[in-house]
Amino acid sequence: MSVKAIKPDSKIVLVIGGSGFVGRHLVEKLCSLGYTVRVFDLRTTFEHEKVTFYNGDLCNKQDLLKCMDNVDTVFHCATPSPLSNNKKVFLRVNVDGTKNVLDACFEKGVKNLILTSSASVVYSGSNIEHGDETLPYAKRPLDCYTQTKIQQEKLVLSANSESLKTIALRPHGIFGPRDPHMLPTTARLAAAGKTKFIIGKGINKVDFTYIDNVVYAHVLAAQQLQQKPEIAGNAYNITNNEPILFWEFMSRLLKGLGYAAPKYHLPYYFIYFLAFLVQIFVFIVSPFKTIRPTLTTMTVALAGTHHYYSCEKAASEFNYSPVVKLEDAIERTLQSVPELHNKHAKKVK
Ligand SMILES: NC(=O)C1=CN([C@@H]2O[C@H](COP(=O)(O)OP(=O)(O)OC[C@H]3O[C@@H](n4cnc5c(N)ncnc54)[C@H](OP(=O)(O)O)[C@@H]3O)[C@@H](O)[C@H]2O)C=CC1
Ligand SMILES: CC(C)CCC[C@@H](C)[C@H]1CC[C@H]2C3=C(CC[C@]12C)[C@@]1(C)CCC(=O)C[C@@H]1CC3
Repeated sequence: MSVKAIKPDSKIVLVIGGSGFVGRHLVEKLCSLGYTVRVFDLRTTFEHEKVTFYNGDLCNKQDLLKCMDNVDTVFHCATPSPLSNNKKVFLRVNVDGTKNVLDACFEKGVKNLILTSSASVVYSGSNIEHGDETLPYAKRPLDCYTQTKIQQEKLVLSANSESLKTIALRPHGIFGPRDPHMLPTTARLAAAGKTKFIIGKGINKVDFTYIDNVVYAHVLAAQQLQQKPEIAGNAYNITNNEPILFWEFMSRLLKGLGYAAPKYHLPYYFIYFLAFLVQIFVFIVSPFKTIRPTLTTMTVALAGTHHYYSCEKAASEFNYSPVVKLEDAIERTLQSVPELHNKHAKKVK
């Protein structure tokens, strides 16, 4: 990872959700900086000689308490899959589970808590251009993931106090090696021949953020929280600071994976309405069958509206600026997923 100089530290830190995409990258970075790292997660997905793993459910406070002795800083980046569409689980983990995390932090005298929130907490499907942190939370979030991320962020920021300093980082559209959402979903849709269409005019700009930049922001925020305690209680957008046309980004990924770029336009509101009907159908059959459609009003809105954000606040208050440019980030990501490349690819222009 190419990073700016960050001072090593030997404090004990805990990464909740440390076996997941963001969490594991963060764990690896923290280890390389000399931190003593603990991971709390449902499962252990990798081994690392410098990490102590604790398996448990954050909905169970007793599980959490077992790994928090002498912990200075907690990074909370656990979540059910954002694309999983299971309201009960989102409420249980993101809301009730986060209350447990806060209680456990207070009980064990943890000093700092960094929440991985999401820029989507202010997004309700309308265009956001250069949105900053003064935007209000979405009044009508489009899905239960976003709804519970809002509740979670409110809980964490309002718990900020003398004894526990809290901060929320709001990355957007994270991608990179081992990403379980964006690349695999795109490759799956492409392999099924479902990526021929552009939703809307294809002129909407979006932020996509490379994982190393997200990790860098977490480490910086944790360190600055100690030197500049006045940043506590705040939320910060974290992006690559290079908004790009959504369909340009997707086309680059698709072409890099050996698929054709989408080229036929479909009217935005027609697809949005279709997604709405799909959601009603999914709701009606939900007592009998669980369906997780990729076509939801949220994914259609994400693909067809502007949603890019300003990182000015993170830049001025804790010196955040991306360490990997988008061009490099896309290249590195594509190289990291040979298994997702189209095996039947002809040379695609
Ligand atoms: N990916 C993205 O584009 C974005 C993500 N975010 C935020 O970043 C954070 C990390 O997301 P990401 O790394 O992508 O997600 P992942 O799904 O890759 O990782 C989340 C981890 O949390 C674990 N987990 C889930 N439920 C529990 C639980 N009850 N107790 C303990 N651990 C649990 C998961 O385990 P298991 O896999 O077994 O369920 C998984 O290992 C989240 O807060 C997310 O909201 C924000 C913006 C964009
Ligand atoms: C339309 C297809 C060619 C490609 C589909 C890509 C989508 C799977 C992704 C595009 C934007 C992504 C995104 C998220 C998940 C994956 C996408 C929908 C999040 C919802 C993940 C969690 C967040 O906090 C916000 C993200 C916004 C962008």
